[in-house]
Amino acid sequence: MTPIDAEPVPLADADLRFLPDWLDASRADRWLAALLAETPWEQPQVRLYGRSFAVPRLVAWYGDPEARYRYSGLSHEPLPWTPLLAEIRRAVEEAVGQPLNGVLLNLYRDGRDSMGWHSDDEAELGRNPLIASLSLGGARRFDLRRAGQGRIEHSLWLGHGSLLVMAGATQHHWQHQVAKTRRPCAPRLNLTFRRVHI
Ligand SMILES: O=C(O)CCC(=O)C(=O)O
Ligand SMILES: [Fe+2]
Repeated sequence: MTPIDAEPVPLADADLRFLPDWLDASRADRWLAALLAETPWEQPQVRLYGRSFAVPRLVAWYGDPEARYRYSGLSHEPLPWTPLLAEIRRAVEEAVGQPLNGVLLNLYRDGRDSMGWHSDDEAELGRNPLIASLSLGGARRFDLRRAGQGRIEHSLWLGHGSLLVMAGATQHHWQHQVAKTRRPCAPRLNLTFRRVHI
């Protein structure tokens, strides 16, 4: 089953499709172990109110040479695709039926690592970006709220081997986060495949 056929998440003004068991466990285990071993993680600093903070997670950006991308207020040159990331990209492209030229890897080492509220609405992603998010490792809760509103309207548990596809107008109307948690949780590696317009 491709995400196009997957059960849509019932949220107005959004196009979200979720496949909790996209990958079989053995492939998910293999990909997680290999990515943990091979990724040159960085922890970028962001400036906020004149002070510098380390983002609360580790990141790496891979892509085609022209796929420069801004995150955490910084512009990043992509690392070249590794054989494994090229294999994962092919599988994700086949599932979503679209070419994708970059991937942001986020490593949440434990429940203290997080990603604050945001929309993936950078200009270089185009008007209605498709973002395919593959999760490996410990499950974390992914929350959605209307842009600028306080109330969480929907949450999904993004577990090992799951694929969440955000498309259409989702990023115009909705923000998402991965909140910190006190619950013990295993390291989680999330890959968001994107198409950077050049
Ligand atoms: O870790 C996640 O599930 C979310 C990642 C995310 O929102 C992003 O990379 O833009
Ligand atoms: Fe995001």
